[in-house]
Amino acid sequence: MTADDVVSAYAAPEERDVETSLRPRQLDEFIGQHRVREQLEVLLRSAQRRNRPPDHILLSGPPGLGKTSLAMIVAAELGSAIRVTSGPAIERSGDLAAVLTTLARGDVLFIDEIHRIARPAEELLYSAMEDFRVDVVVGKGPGATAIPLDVEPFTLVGATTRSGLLTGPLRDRFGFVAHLDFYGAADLERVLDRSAAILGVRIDTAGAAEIAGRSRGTPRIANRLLRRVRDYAEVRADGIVTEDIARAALAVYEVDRVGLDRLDRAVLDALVSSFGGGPVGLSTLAVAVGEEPGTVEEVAEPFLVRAGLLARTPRGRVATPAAWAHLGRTPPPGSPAALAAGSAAVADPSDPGDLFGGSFRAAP
Ligand SMILES: Nc1ncnc2c1ncn2[C@@H]1O[C@H](COP(=O)(O)OP(=O)(O)OP(=O)(O)O)[C@@H](O)[C@H]1O
Repeated sequence: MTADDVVSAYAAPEERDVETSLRPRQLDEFIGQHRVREQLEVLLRSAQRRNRPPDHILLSGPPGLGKTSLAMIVAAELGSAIRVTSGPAIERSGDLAAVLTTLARGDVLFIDEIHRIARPAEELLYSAMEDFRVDVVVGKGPGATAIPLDVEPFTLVGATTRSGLLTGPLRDRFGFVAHLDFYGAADLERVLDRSAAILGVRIDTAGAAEIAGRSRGTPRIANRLLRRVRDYAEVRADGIVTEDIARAALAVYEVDRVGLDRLDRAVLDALVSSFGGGPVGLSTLAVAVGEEPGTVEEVAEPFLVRAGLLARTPRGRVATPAAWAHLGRTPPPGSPAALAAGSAAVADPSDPGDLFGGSFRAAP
């Protein structure tokens, strides 16, 4: 992982061990997402009372918000074993049949990125989910025969970052569907306090607030920034994470006060400085920042749009009034941003906390 990836919501392979050590293990350790937690608790407890595996569970939401953690928690709360696989790993229906037919009664099967499962395997999943039965086809062509095999009652937990890509028949077979939302600053501070305690890092309230505000509403990013700030605190100070240390450390990693990284700021800066705030086409904008259009569109823009800093319009990309304010610039009279600021749909463009609405504020 490079410094440029420090606010990526995806896990780097080398982060797996530390992520595992920071995972909440029980529902009551899982911070935030109150409604989902409450619903899951009722689902799990009622299944236990009836001594039956709970309905299949679909968890959707952006990366790094806790879907894998929740899947593990479901198994732990049920006292069940969990088998873990992912959509891309199941290339042939035989791969899935091999997993399904070796499940024990009550096991949890977790399929990450379930929207990427191959179609024949998905069709096999339908009957497994509904009737706890699979037809395994042996042989090819006219001589092929389907052998029905029983599957022990199990609970499938599917996770997806792209629930819109799930087919209707698959989605309909989940009895419980939950969407995870980005976390507010207070919940991220609690995530940071918990992680700091596990990692043996001393952190004060203002230090946690400073990191939370730059974490893009995502626990995975909060935990990663905590580790980078801890390193800085150990090398440059006395090891304690304070507000000043967090600020200085995250300046080194070029993560600004609302969580923008170097590329995000370069895009906004080009939009404002070179194109008067837009509208400008994606490919022109990409040339201006020296990146591929796909990188600008898929890496930088999603967060800039979510943060209310950039708008995608039919005529091209436009910097919002909040973007101008974030860069400390004033939009020229008559520009789209000046007109939008005049009609004041934005709460207070001088306050970056307002970029995210109440639930996702930058640290004060
Ligand atoms: N609610 C939470 N409370 C405490 N820690 C959390 C919470 N949610 C996520 N985390 C932390 O964030 C990290 C990432 O979580 P997790 O792997 O469960 O996310 P994910 O949604 O499955 O991501 P992906 O879609 O990339 O697989 C974990 O190490 C965990 O410590």
